Amino acid sequence: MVLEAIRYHDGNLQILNQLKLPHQVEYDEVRSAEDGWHAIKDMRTRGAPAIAIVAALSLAVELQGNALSNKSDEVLAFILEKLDYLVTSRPTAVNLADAARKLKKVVENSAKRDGADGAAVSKAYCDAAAQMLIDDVADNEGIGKYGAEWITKHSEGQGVSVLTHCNTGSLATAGYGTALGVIRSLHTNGSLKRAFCTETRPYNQGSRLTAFELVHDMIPATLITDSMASALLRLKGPSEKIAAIVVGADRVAANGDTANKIGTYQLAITAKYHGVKFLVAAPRTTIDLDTKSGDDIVIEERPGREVTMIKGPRFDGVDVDVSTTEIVSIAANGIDVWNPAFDVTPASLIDGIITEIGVVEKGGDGKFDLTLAMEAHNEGIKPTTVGGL
Ligand SMILES: CSC[C@@H](O)[C@@H](O)C(=O)COP(=O)(O)O
Repeated sequence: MVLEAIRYHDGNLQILNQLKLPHQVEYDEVRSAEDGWHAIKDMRTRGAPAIAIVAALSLAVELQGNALSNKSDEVLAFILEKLDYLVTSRPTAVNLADAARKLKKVVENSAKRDGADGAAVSKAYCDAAAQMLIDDVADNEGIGKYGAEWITKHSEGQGVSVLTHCNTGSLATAGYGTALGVIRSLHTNGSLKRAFCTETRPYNQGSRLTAFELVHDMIPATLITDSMASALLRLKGPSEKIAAIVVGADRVAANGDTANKIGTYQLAITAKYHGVKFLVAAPRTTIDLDTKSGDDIVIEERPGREVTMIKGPRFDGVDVDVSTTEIVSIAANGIDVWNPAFDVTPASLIDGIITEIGVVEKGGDGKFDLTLAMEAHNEGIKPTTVGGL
């Protein structure tokens, strides 16, 4: 069985409810933009690319399931308003804003065509939204290929072990994954000794989701708590010696500063200290040239209860009872909590940004130049026609 976070067929959208993983595999139907907004806000679906695609498709199913005006300008106004609403669901990942901007352009162009009616504008929207699901998988396969090649080239000996953070796999994307796509590609090539994943407090995307994907795909893998990363980087055993830390991204600013899951920054610092390569894997939909540096990125803050409480099925010391769900307090009542969902890793700590057209490295001035990658992106050039940067 292939893990699918998003199922979209014939105007029907189902999302894998990631709040129930790893213990229950349950799909929720999304029937409208409002359903999509709540699924994203509640984190039943999450991960920068998946958020964008679910938002786009949630409006597509609403358009297909309801009677629409036959006037193109009315359907256009409806779509533009819903896209603005969807973008408010989560602020840090840029993929959603990028998708909304592109979809707006599609429907604006469609409405301008001679004889365009409401149905034509709606169809243009739905076709473009469905294409995003397809393109994301192709992009991720490109990221996997280039990332695996880069890591292999920069490592000694046969086979590598890598550490990753949060969840960037099939569950966070349309399929295959970004950083986890690189791990998948290394594994497929026979070049992976072992993947290590952090549990990724406070929301445990690592222990609940990445570990689930790694076990599901039978990739040799070990779970660590976030606080074990530096100790791991000191190990030099044949499987434990870490060749690279590979993470995903929610927004890469023009200078390469990268917002990603909270805890990424401290991993980059420890990588630099230990002389371990630190790589960001992201499709170009995550690169935002309009954001000049990490200082301009809005960091989402989430409820304190995500830090003070933990949810899961009852464990009696031997078995997990998946029919139960308990919420357990793990902090002193009354304590104040700070819960930023993301942090910003400065470009100076990043060795390469793995995109679907190749790995962007720093130039002689020690800075990333992401404009070349983005020029090709804006011209709509497909990964297969560009090759490595
Ligand atoms: C390919 S997913 C990249 C990032 O979105 C991922 O690393 C991450 O930070 C996800 O955060 P989440 O809060 O689970 O949506």
